[in-house]
Parts: sequence; C-alpha cells; structure tokens
Amino acid sequence: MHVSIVGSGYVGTTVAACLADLGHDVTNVDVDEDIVAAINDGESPIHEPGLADLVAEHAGDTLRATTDYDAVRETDVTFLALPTPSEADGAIDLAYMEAGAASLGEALAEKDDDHLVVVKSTVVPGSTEEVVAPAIEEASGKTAGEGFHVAMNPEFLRMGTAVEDFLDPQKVVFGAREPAAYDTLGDVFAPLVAESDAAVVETGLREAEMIKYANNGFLAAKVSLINDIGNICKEFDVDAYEVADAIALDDRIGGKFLRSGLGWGGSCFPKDTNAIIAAARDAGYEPPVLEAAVEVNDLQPERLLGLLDERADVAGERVAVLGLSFKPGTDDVRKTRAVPVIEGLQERGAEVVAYDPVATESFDEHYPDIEVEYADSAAEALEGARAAVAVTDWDEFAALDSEFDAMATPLVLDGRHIIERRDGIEYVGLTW
Ligand SMILES: NC(=O)C1=CN([C@@H]2O[C@H](COP(=O)(O)OP(=O)(O)OC[C@H]3O[C@@H](n4cnc5c(N)ncnc54)[C@H](O)[C@@H]3O)[C@@H](O)[C@H]2O)C=CC1
Ligand SMILES: O=C(O)[C@H]1O[C@H](OP(=O)(O)OP(=O)(O)OC[C@H]2O[C@@H](n3ccc(=O)[nH]c3=O)[C@H](O)[C@@H]2O)[C@H](O)[C@@H](O)[C@@H]1O
Repeated sequence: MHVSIVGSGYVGTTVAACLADLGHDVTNVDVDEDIVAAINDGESPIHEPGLADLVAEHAGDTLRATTDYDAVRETDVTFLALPTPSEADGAIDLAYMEAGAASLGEALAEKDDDHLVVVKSTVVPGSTEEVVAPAIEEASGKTAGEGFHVAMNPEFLRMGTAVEDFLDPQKVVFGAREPAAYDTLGDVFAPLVAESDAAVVETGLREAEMIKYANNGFLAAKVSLINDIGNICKEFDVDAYEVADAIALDDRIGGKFLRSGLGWGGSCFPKDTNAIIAAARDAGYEPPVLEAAVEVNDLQPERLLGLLDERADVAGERVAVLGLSFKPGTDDVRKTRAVPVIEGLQERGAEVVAYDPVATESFDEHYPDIEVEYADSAAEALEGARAAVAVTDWDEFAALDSEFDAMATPLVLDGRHIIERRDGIEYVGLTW
C-alpha cells in the first residue's frame, strides 16, 4: 500500500520505517528540512535501537521524506503523528494537529480518490471528530465520510524499544465509524498482525482515543500506587521491593510497573495524565485517583531529598547526581526526575556534579538555566562528593563498587533501586 505519515519524530519515523520494512511504500512529511534530509540520506533523525538500520535499508527505495504535503495525494492513507503538547494548565494543545490537518486538507482538495486520515497522535476523546476532521473539511472543501474518512489508531510504543514495540505489539486498536476504514487499517497492519501475536481491537473513534489515555493513566497510576505503598514501607522499615515481588505473584496484579522510587517522567505519562485530567474536569468530572497519581509522583523527589536532609547538610558540598535521562536506554530528558532532584540540591546550596552515559548533552541543551558541572564518568562524579543521588536506573550504576571509595563521605541515596549495597557506603533507599 502507499502510506504517508505526517510528522517524523519518535513515532512518525518509527512507524514509517517499520511500515516500509513490512512491505509498504511510505512517504514521511515533516516541516523540518533537516529531518527530511536525514531520512532521504538514509539516516535516522532520532536515536532508537534498530531504527538507523531500517532507515538505511529502505530510504531511497520504499521510504522517502518530503516537506511537500502534495505527496500525500499519491498515497491511500495518511497517519498524523504530530505533537500534542500541554497548555500551561495541563490541557492538551491541539495547535499542531489543527495546522497539520489544514495542510493535509489543502493537499486533499485536489485528490479525486477516497483517502483515509488516521490520527496516530495521542488526543483527548472527541478531538478526531471535532477538531481534526473539521480542519480537513474546511481546507479541502470535502465532507468527512464522503471525500475522505477519518480513523484513530493510538500508539503504545515505548522510547528506547520503539521499533521492537511497534513490530511486536500486544494489541493494535482501530477506531473508526465506517467498515471501509477498518478494512484499510486492516490492510496496513496485515503483515504486522501476521507476524506477531497482536490482538486487533475494532472500536469507535472516541473509544480508541480514550484507550490510549486509559493505558497510560493506568500504568502511571500503578507506579504511583507502588510508590505510595513504598513510602508506607519506608516508614515501617519494610523493603518495598520484597513486597512488590510477592504481590506480583498474584496475576491480577502482575509484576510489571511495580518498581517504586523517584516516579515517572518522560514526554508522555506527565503530559497525558494532565491532559485527561484537564479534559475530564472540563467535562464536569474531577478524577481523584489520577489526580492523586500526579500528586504522589510530584512528591517523590522531595521525599528522597528529605532522606538526605536527615543525614547531611550539603550546603557548599559537592553532590554527585547519577543519571539525567527520564529512564535508561534513552537520551530523552523531558520531565526527567533529575530536574527536581538537582533543583532541590541547589536550593540546599550543594554544588552538583552530574553524570549520565548518554544524556548529558541533551540535558544541557534542554535545560540551559540549570547550571551543573558534568562529569565524563560516574567515578569522576563521585570523586570528592559528600553524597551521591541515583536518579536513573542505568545498568552501569549497578556495577559501581570501588568508585564510591573516592567520595569524601560515602553517603549514597538510591532513587531507583539500582546501586548495589556494599560495605563501606552508607546506603539509603527511597522505598526500601
Ligand atoms: N514518543 C513516544 O514515545 C510516543 C508518543 N506518542 C504520541 O505521538 C505523538 C507524536 O509524538 P512524538 O513522535 O514523540 O513527537 P515529536 O515531537 O518527536 O515529533 C513530531 C514531529 O512533527 C513535526 N511537525 C510539527 N508540525 C508539523 C506540521 N505542521 N507538519 C508536518 N510535520 C510537523 C515535527 O517537526 C516533528 O518532527 C504525540 O501525540 C505523542 O503523545 C504516542 C506513543 C509513544
Ligand atoms: O505514550 C507514550 O508515549 C508511551 O509512554 C510510556 O512509555 P515511555 O514514557 O517511553 O516509558 P516507560 O517505560 O513507560 O516509563 C515511563 C516512566 O515511568 C517510570 N517507571 C516505569 C516503570 C516502573 O515500574 N517504575 C517507574 O518509575 C520510568 O522510570 C519512566 O520515568 C508507555 O509505557 C508507552 O506504552 C506509551 O506508548
């Protein structure tokens, strides 16, 4: 099939390269000329394991990129993988979706055949029907359901394992109104479904939109619940990881997303929980559990710093921060827990020296106002430090050992259950 994908960021590039790999002919449309040039040169514009190989293999053949929306006319279906950031109050900002839909509509105005537009971005219930479709209608002069059709296909991939997750999902969700839309989506995903154990969920547009928020909201709340329980554990000198391992044996609970600690960051859980809370409020419902999930998450960094305060005054002291990315395996620093930790340390007068295996540069670019010293290794960060705080669960931190001997005082606060307890360090776990 001929598929176009508008937006070539984490999701758009991954989906494009994977669909090309599954045998489709794919065109990426992006406003960023550097991204377009990178793809056409056979290079991935983003860092995801396996993605560079796929782009290199298919670019110039069944994968290409352009800034010209007219290219969508040569395709049967267009996925919109555009950003859906937050407004200041947490509500979803649909400006990119509206702009992309308008450009797409202008291009479709001159297409005679039917076209399917699929919203891939995470959008609150009603957005596809009430915002995206009308924007296309206005720009194309066509009517949704006649000249073009709309569908919604949420994405569940994780950063760091995006290619693997896209190609081997547990479910694919098709939200639509007409049987023809399910059929077209079925054709796009047929090679993927054939090669994986994915369940196909055919549902309505709003249900598909909500399934994405329910999925992320549930996982975010699960982490916050184990953090809440973990905080109780800490008060009673109980190891929350032993408790989690035991409750995980109940398959109604399951073992995933039970790692307590500093909580969730990243480009999605914080944005999506706030967006669905704001949308619910707007509709007249205050969702207390999701609100509490956010509150618990916001409190975890301060709880860790409170444990530090009980043991040391770090004013004027060097403190090592281990990890800057929001989770291991990525250089993404959006909403990373490193920010409240570093800010809290600096409020206490500490001189922060930070180390991350891959995210130092992106952290420095993303947070120009945060001034810290960057170290080239964990050992360098630890040298002479009064205390160390583990923020990200990078595997290499689990292997640290004699490096702690170079600290001024070997006080180690672990926010991720990643540092090995050893003789010679004063080890403090956040929930264990
Ligand atoms: N990053 C992730 O792991 C996941 C993200 N999502 C959702 O997918 C959506 C996209 O997210 P990302 O790929 O992370 O965003 P991103 O920010 O990495 O990429 C968006 C791309 O859209 C381009 N763009 C902006 N305006 C445009 C326009 N008018 N026309 C054409 N291109 C335009 C940008 O240049 C950029 O390359 C969001 O709704 C997000 O919540 C869903 C699942 C996973
Ligand atoms: O909508 C999205 O963009 C994506 O959001 C998350 O993916 P991602 O943000 O890449 O990362 P996760 O692996 O889910 O981790 C999110 C955060 O939760 C934290 N976490 C995760 C698991 C856990 O047990 N404990 C915990 O604190 C991680 O450290 C990280 O900060 C979801 O897992 C994806 O399914 C979804 O598609």
